[in-house]
Amino acid sequence: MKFIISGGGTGGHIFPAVAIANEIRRRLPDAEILFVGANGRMEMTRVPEAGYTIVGLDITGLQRRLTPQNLMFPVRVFRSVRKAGKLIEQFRPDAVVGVGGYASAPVLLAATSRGIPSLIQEQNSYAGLVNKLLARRVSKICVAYEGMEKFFPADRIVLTGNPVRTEIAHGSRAEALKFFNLDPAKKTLLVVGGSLGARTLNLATAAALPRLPEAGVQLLWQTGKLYFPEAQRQAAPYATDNLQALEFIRRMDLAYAVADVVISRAGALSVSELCLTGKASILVPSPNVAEDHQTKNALALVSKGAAVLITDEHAASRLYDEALRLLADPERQQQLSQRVQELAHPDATTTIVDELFKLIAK
Ligand SMILES: CC(=O)N[C@H]1[C@@H](OP(=O)(O)OP(=O)(O)OC[C@H]2O[C@@H](n3ccc(=O)[nH]c3=O)[C@H](O)[C@@H]2O)O[C@H](CO)[C@@H](O)[C@@H]1O
Repeated sequence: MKFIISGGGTGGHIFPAVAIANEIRRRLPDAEILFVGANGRMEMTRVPEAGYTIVGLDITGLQRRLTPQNLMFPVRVFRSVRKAGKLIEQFRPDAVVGVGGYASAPVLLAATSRGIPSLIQEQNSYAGLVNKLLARRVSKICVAYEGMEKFFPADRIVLTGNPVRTEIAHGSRAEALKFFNLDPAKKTLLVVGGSLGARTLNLATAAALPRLPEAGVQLLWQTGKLYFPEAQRQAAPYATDNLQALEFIRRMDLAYAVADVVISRAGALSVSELCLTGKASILVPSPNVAEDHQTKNALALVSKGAAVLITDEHAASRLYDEALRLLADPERQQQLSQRVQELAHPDATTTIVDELFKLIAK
């Protein structure tokens, strides 16, 4: 069997795609799986790291301002659709999966116009542009939130939850302590700003560094690429206190395993992973995303007493007071942990792959 999985741009699209690929491979070890992404984007390195081959298309988004890049946009779209068509004719997939992001558009267009079964996985409660445009052409749409009929034809929607890589919930604390060189006697705070890092979290964390050692707290601080050099300088004086700045965390399974409390943006996959790992968390939704969808992602937990919410605006003044309070309160951590686990969809990936295989069987 052969599958093409397309899309990417950020971790929130890439890692669900990897989770789906891993499940296909678990069931069919001989299956051929080809990823198609956008040249220059994160998938071009993260997908090979996960053990899969990826081909890049020269596709970008449309800029909101008038730029010379926009003039090239129709040409790029035309070339990408042509390249995607050629790939499909050479590779001859039995089914195609789109996870959102620019590269999934030409691939799904090319696949559906050739009658190849296709499935979309939408991570958010607010549908992405590519997925909205292609919804009428594909055979199945797997979603993580109720009420998605607003965006997609109701007869094609299946509520599955988001596919999370299985290893994420099985990290070992002992291995994590060694891997990150941490002190088993201290409490550990993990800060993750989504796959690209988050400026607000970085600024608040930098300001709070002097408060952590005296509270007996060690830190794994994922900063993203842009802020990393500055964060490294800021964290350097605290190296012996185990306050570490990290550009990107490859072993999120270990980071979650060792964390007592997580401060996180509320991207769809981060939220799904917090549910699955049962972590006590403080969510700071990004205000810079379509329709404020991260706040909706966060509220799905916060309204059930399963996470704490701090708005981006209040992060500078309140985030670390709240984090230190929570780190000092194991009972409250336990309560949040229990509640958040109830919101997990542990079968999401297997249900999505069941749906994919049903399409092929048809
Ligand atoms: C700014 C932006 O557009 N954010 C969107 C993006 O978020 P973003 O790309 O940040 O994605 P998510 O928060 O959904 O998921 C992040 C993923 O990256 C992984 N990870 C993260 C950091 C790290 O150092 N190592 C690592 O492996 C996490 O384990 C997780 O699997 O896609 C999400 C899913 O469509 C959306 O909900 C977000 O609103």
